[in-house]
Amino acid sequence: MPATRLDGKKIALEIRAEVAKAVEQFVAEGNAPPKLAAVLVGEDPASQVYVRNKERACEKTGIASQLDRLPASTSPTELLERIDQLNRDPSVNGILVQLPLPQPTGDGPALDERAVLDAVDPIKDVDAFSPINVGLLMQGRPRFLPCTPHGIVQMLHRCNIATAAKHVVVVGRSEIVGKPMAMMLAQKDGSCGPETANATVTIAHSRTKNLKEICLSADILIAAVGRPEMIRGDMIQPGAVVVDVGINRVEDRLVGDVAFDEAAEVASAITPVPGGVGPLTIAMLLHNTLLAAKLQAAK
Ligand SMILES: Nc1nc(=O)c2c([nH]1)NC[C@@H]1CN(c3ccc(C(=O)N[C@@H](CCC(=O)O)C(=O)O)cc3)C=[N+]21
Repeated sequence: MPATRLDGKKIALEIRAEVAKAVEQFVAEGNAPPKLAAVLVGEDPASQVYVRNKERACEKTGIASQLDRLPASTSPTELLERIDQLNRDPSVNGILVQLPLPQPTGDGPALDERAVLDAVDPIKDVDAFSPINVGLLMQGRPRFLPCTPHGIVQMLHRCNIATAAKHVVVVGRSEIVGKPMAMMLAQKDGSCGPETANATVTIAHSRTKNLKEICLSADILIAAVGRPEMIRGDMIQPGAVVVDVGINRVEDRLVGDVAFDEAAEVASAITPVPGGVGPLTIAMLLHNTLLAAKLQAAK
């Protein structure tokens, strides 16, 4: 029996409607609409598309947004200065510095991604990339949850896919997806999302020995390696749930980290690319922007 498609786009629209309603309520209580400031350095075409999509999503949710476009030649000092201004601007609730930052132009100094992310005020850190927010998550008392793993948690929950006592294999150990995803699913209680915890989690990656055997033991397989179609059908346990986080551009086509057609013959449920995890990431960014506004209003 072919796998059920987990429709991330549809779930994202549900979440966005919920956030829009909560924003309306927040404003009705006398608050200014939440505001997201996105910083885009350079002209990476994929980043331009993402940032535009985020702005459009904000607009439809009643969230204000502003976009700072800085040239690829921006110096580290200038960028840090700009972030500092946004940190101090009381009208800005959330700050997102679009990644990746561009390579240095000419012989100027490189922009240090870590230093830039560290500069964002943790209470405006809607990506949850700052060490404070990562630390709070590790300790099971998160403030902001990182958008992509949180979107996946929400999707599993809303599709009635329980994680308790399941073996989840996360392929990929990035700071943005793999690492926090693993922590969130292994949490003891519901601190990272409703009924989505208590999994037994294995983190695998490009240097894992016996990757195929480990993947075959997964009840839930989360692919976040950034290698097009690396997870093949013969690496999936029959009936497993497959979540594909990969967004790879191959000859003008978007493909995931999972070979979709092969995987869909074996899995019980699978996320498509596009229309799977990507839209959920944006929905959770909106959620975090409202949360940021609420935290700041309460201060
Ligand atoms: N500071 C920062 N935060 C991020 O969250 C961040 C980032 N930088 N840099 C880039 C990655 C990537 N990312 C995506 C979000 C949505 C889609 C998405 O909605 N994708 C659509 C397709 C979009 C298309 O056609 O290209 C889909 O999968 O259906 C994709 C990718 C957020 N990122």
